[in-house]
Formats: sequence, structure tokens, C-alpha cells
Amino acid sequence: MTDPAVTDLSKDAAARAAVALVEPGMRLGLGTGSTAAIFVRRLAQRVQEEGFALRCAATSKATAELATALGLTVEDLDAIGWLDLTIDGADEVDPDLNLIKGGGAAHLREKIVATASDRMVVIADQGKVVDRLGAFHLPVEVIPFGWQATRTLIQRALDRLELTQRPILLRKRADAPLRTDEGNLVLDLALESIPDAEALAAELSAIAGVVEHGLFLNICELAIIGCPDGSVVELRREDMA
Ligand SMILES: O=C[C@H](O)[C@H](O)[C@H](O)COP(=O)(O)O
Repeated sequence: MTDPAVTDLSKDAAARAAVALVEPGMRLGLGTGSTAAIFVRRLAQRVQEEGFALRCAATSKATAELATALGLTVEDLDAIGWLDLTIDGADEVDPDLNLIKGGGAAHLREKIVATASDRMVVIADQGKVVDRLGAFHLPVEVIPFGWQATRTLIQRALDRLELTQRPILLRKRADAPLRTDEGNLVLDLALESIPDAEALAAELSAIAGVVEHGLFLNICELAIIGCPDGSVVELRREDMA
């Protein structure tokens, strides 16, 4: 079916393939971002056509609003308890299916939802597939209180990992600091390349003012990569294949 709101063929191909993974009655996590939004549209079409029930939890206010407007039933994650499957986009996907997420500042709720799911599947276009994470600025959600001290601690952590002189940028929207759905700030780390994502994740998680970083390590089990001709390539994590 043609949907005028869906203009990106690659993202649409991935979204359609992911919709086919959804089974009636599933408890489903809905991701955030432009690719996830296409998935939500395609999912709503299928639910309307086939008329089955789903229980959905959203990873952001924006996704909850979109899904609700399209007729999907969205509940609090805690009302559902646990999810069978979460479908979400990503900013980078490496060969081990480790991810950078948070380009839309939703990575905190996204990680909570993904890790409260039996399976997380990523949908993306080919531009998101990288040999090594880090070209995309790594989002780090921080508490507003003392955020500059938190930034100093992040800088010191980067120095310890020999990621020196890497800019740490306060994300803004319309000239004001961006606030996440939780009211926090986002620092974007311009790292160029991340040699040891596990070590970086551990360092960031140890800082008191850091709420969550956008490294999703060993969480995603399948990435569906959409191509402009409408085909998809599936990448699986080797230890789960
Ligand atoms: O915070 C936003 C999310 O992590 C998105 O899933 C990610 O930024 C990818 O978004 P898009 O599909 O728009 O590229």
C-alpha cells in the first residue's frame, strides 16, 4: 500500500520486513526516530487490515503520540511488564551488531525498553552500517545539576582511554539546551572512532551525573538493513545465530 508519509524506500523496506516479525498478541516495544516511525505506520496498517491485538510500549513521547494517533494501543512499560520484541532504528550498526543510538535523544528510554524485551531488532538503511562505531557523535544523557562537572569527568575518562582532544558538545534545539523526555541534557561526544566500546561504556556508566550513554552493546540480535530497491539484508549476531 502506498503511504504518502513514507518517502524513504530503504527505511521502508526494513520497516516492512520488521512488521512481518510481529505476531498477533505480542507485547511490542516501539522505537524512536524516522525509521521507527515508518515501522509504526506500517504496523498500524497491518493491524488495521488484519484486526489483531497487540500490547505496545513506546520509547518516547513522540512515538507514543504517533502510534496512538494511528490507532495502536500504547501502554506504560510497567503496565505490560515485559516485552516479546522491540523494533528500533539506530545511528550506527557495527559487524557485531553493537550500536550507537540517541540521535533523537531517546536512547535512555530506548535502552530500558530494549533490555526489557526478549529480542531487539534494529531496522536501518545501509548508511548506518559501519566497520567500527564512533563517527556518529556518541550521545550521553546527563543530569542538569552539575552538568559541566560531569562533562569534565567525561573528558578525563576519554583521556584515560587515549581519546584526547575530543569535543564534547551540549546538544541544543532552537538555541536552547535540548531536554530529553526525562528533562535531562545530552552531551554529544565527537570521538571519530571508538577503539574499545566496552571500556568506554564502563567508564561512562561509572560517572554519577551520567544517566545513560548511547552505546548499545550485546543488546541487538538482528539488524534488518533496507536497500533502495526494496530488498533487505539481515545481519545476525554470530553468538545468537
Ligand atoms: O534517539 C533516537 C534513536 O536512537 C533513533 O533510533 C536513532 O537516532 C535513529 O534514528 P533514524 O531512524 O531517524 O535515523
